[in-house]
Amino acid sequence: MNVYTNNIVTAAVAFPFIAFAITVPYMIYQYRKFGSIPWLRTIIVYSFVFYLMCAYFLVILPLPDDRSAVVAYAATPQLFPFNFVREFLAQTTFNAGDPSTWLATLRDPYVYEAIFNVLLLTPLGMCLRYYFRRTWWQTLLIGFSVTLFFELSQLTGLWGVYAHPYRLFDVDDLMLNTLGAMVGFWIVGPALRLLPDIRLVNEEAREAGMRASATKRGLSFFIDVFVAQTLSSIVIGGFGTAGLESVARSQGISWGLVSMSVDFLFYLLCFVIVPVITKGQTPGQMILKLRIVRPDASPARWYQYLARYGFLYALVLAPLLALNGIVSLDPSRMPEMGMLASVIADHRAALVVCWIALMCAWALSLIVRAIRSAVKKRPFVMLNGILSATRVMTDEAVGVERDRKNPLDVDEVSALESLIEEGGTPLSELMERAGIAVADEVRAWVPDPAPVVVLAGSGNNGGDGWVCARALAEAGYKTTLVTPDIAERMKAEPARSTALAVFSSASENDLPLSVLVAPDADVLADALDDAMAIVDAILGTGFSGTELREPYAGWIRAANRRRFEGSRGKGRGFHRKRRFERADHDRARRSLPRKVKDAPFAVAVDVPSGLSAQTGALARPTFVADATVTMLAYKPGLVKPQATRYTGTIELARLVDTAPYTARLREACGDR
Ligand SMILES: NC(=O)C1=CN([C@@H]2O[C@H](COP(=O)(O)OP(=O)(O)OC[C@H]3O[C@@H](n4cnc5c(N)ncnc54)[C@H](OP(=O)(O)O)[C@@H]3O)[C@@H](O)[C@H]2O)[C@H](O)CC1
Ligand SMILES: [K+]
Repeated sequence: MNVYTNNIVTAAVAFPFIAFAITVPYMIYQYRKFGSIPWLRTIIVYSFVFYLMCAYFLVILPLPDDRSAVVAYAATPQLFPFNFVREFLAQTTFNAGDPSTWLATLRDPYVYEAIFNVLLLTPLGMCLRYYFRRTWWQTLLIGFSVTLFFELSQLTGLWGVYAHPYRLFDVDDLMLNTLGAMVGFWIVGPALRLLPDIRLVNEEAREAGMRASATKRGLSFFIDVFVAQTLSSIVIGGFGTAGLESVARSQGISWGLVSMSVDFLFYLLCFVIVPVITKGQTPGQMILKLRIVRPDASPARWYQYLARYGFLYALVLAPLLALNGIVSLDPSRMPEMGMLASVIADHRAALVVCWIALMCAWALSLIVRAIRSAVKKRPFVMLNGILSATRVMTDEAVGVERDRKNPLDVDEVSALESLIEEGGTPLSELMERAGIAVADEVRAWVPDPAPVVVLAGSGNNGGDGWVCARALAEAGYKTTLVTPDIAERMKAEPARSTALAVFSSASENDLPLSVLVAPDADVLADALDDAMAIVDAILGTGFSGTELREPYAGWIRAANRRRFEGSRGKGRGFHRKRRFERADHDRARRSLPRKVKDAPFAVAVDVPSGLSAQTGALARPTFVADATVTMLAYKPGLVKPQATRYTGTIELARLVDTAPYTARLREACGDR
């Protein structure tokens, strides 16, 4: 065991740093993708890299000094399965009826090495199930491959670095390590209920990326001050070298005043002039993709930038200047200074106490506001932000806010589609892009091919669903498309032609796409039970009325049940019926119940079916989505307060550059 302990100590010193170095590119990738670093994922990836390094080194160390050394015990591979059991039985003093022999058994090398070999790959199995979401047979295969790699490293003398094997290739290790991976897989099963759902971490990171956190704002401010101060120091230094200091002094101009003016100009440049040019970004904010805007995300005016940073300057600097004035008042010059100075001089101690009390109150109010904003998950607004009526938002949040503020009515969207078609982009092409945008959203949530159910209606919303199903099947996802009727009988165009094209492409290319035409409730529930994602392409902007007709109502209920009550699994019969009648999500209530842990990810196409895209009115039932990919523009119904619970996060898929068409449309309708 001593060798192992030494190895652990070596690894413990060097590996944390190496593992961190390997994790850094992953952190950069996460920041670029989400605008924030999901810490849970980073910690898991870091621990995983660290663990794999330790495990591999435990297997290949200790390295012999002599590269051509022949290590006798490792020369012949041990190919007899369960040899450790045979050896243990041959040597043991173990007696099940005598507890005094039990502890000694644990100290038997054949026993503790076997336990160690199982434990070695247990974390791998846990990680494969929890983080990489592998199935049991994939874990078995990966566990076995990793073990084989370990054993072959030993058999080949570290891939030829040593002339002879220096550690024993043992078939028992192969079995026990693989068993360890499976033990990890099994023990993580019950823990999955308690552990945070790793799939949601991405979404949290994306949400965090949308927020202009205090860290990002602080960092951007630090960069700006650094830039302004560096530039100003260079210029002042340059002036000094050019001999301007002595010139200024000879003219009776204070050099301190010159330096302060140069500082001021560079601060003005960074905090006001650059934002005016960049429409709201200081240099630091450009790097961190932040922007100064009005509270409603509309562009701020030049005087607001000036006010924002002027107030900040005053709020930070004025108290310091005041304190300096109080403390450094020169009593010898009192007669020239008048009333105020003598009052200050008489009450200097009291004024300093007042100053400290004021600063403490200010700091306290900052802390209280920071805690309140953290608890309420609202952005922290500084006093200078309130006074200048400006906020700092991420570029992405500004874009989303502006899109939300300018929704298009359903009939305007139809008019927009016609304009786009006249502009040369056929509707079938829009449908193609819409379907692919939805498939991309599914793939962002479920990155590895997994079973997906696409519920497709008979209108053009359904057409988007057909394209999405084809795109997912092309990417290897086992896709089941549910439709009320065969493609030939669809009425809407371009949905019908699109569905027919998808159908023939699927059979020509042998895609993993199966089509269920008007399935009965059990067949549909079976498909939903297996699904890792559900796409709602039932109804979009064409939905009208307050009730949903069958079969759509039944489909939506089944999908919501799967996500809020779980798969039917083993609970068939009475138990299943009782659970399925409860249908908690179907009742009108202010908040939805929690999803089950293995709930498939749900995406709505354009708008969740049952939610009126125009008014936001909710039909019963309404599809509950984790994300909605809405096409061309936000619709008014999506931004109504009651809609959020059903839409989840909203992604706008523009499909084309809509700006010129929207401008023409707004011209035609009269600006709103
Ligand atoms: N137009 C385009 O080229 C593009 C459209 N996109 C997508 O299309 C939808 C809008 O498609 P549309 O065909 O206009 O309408 P829907 O698919 O949303 O719905 C039409 C079907 O809905 C049925 N319906 C209406 N109300 C109910 C109800 N209460 N219960 C059940 N069924 C209902 C209706 O049936 P009818 O029997 O009344 O005819 C229709 O079958 C849009 O949302 C986009 O997703 C593309 O994105 C871009 C190209
Ligand atoms: K939909």
